[in-house]
Amino acid sequence: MTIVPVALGARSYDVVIEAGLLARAGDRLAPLSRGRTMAIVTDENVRPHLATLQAALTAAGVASEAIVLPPGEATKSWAQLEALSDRLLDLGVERGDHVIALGGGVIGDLVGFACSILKRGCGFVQVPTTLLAQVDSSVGGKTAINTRAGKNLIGAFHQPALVLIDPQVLDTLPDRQVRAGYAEVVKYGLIDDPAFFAWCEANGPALLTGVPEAREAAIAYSVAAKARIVGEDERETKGRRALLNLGHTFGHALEADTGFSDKLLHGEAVAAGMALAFGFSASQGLMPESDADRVAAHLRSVGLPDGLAAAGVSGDGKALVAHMLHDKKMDAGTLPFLLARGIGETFVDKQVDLGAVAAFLDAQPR
Ligand SMILES: NC(=O)c1ccc[n+]([C@@H]2O[C@H](COP(=O)([O-])OP(=O)(O)OC[C@H]3O[C@@H](n4cnc5c(N)ncnc54)[C@H](O)[C@@H]3O)[C@@H](O)[C@H]2O)c1
Ligand SMILES: O=C(O)C(=O)C[C@@H](O)[C@H](O)[C@H](O)COP(=O)(O)O
Ligand SMILES: [Zn+2]
Repeated sequence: MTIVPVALGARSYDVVIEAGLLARAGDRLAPLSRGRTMAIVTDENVRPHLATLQAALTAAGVASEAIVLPPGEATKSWAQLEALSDRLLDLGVERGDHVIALGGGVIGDLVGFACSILKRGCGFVQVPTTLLAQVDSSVGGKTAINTRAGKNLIGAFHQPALVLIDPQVLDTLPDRQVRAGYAEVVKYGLIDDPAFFAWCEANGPALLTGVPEAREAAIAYSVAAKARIVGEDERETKGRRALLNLGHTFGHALEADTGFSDKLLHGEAVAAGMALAFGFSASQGLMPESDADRVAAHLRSVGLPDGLAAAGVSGDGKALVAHMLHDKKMDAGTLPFLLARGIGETFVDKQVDLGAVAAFLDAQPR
């Protein structure tokens, strides 16, 4: 078992990582139940794991009620937020209760946001069931829904009280979803740890085929990296947490272009976005082309998109930059960009010329 503390003063919590944890989760959740029924929110595809969690709660003497939502990015919507809030109110959830988010990043982001506003804020627990959610979205307290203007535009910082990660639940996750989550693993190496990127090059294929040692090492490393950065800059005001957005300014624009649909998953968009961020950095003379090529080659080698063509994007540079203007990093009309001086040397550049970004995108193969 690995326990990673997320140090945020009064909002501190633990991330517990252990194979088989779901079936033993009752003992860790019982103290948060206060002897009351716990609401579990999940999606249709996670039903087998819902059964395991409910059995674990029952064994620990905790009653539970499940709310099962449709799967997919479209669930991060106003409509689903309203419906979920009403269901939680009908169940009588109080401020002191803890709602359990059992699922991927979609469930975690939606439930976390609902809990941030329910009765002006109730507790919640993250039980992530995708690789992406285990290595990234369940930790750090960013919660949100999408709107017609773009990705995650209505949301809140709301930290969970506990995160329970059982890597074994990934055994049922489709390969494409595992790959998409892996993009966010690679991100930690590209941000500030070239040795971890080299580890990914050597161990990524094993991780993706479900070798437990590789999977668990990647989860523990990623959670520790994210906890460290979030602990330094919880609300993304000091320039540090913005590094976790590597590939996301491009990536969110690609997701918008493809309609937030299954055509391009978030992790796939982030993979293409990181390749573009490195490609753009090289085009600006910030690093040798060989570093950008190495990043693209690794993503390609594991079946992730390495640019616009592989991501199936149709919009031109101007249209993609228009999507970027909704980025939450916008500051007094300028868009801070995550660029790199090499692998593991990501930094925030506040002077990027968006015309140059559009021209770079137009020059990419389609
Ligand atoms: N809050 C954050 O810090 C943060 C970080 C990264 C991504 N995100 C958000 O997370 C979302 C993407 O999350 P995701 O990639 O987990 O997608 P997801 O939640 O849509 O899950 C992917 C698919 O896997 C299914 N699924 C989940 N667990 C399963 C399991 N164990 N077995 C079989 N199927 C399973 C789901 O039903 C869904 O169809 C995006 O909306 C993204 O913006 C948030
Ligand atoms: O936790 C963070 O901070 C991140 O940026 C993690 C990202 O992987 C995640 O996709 C996040 O939701 C993007 O944040 P946003 O502020 O650009 O919506
Ligand atoms: Zn992301």
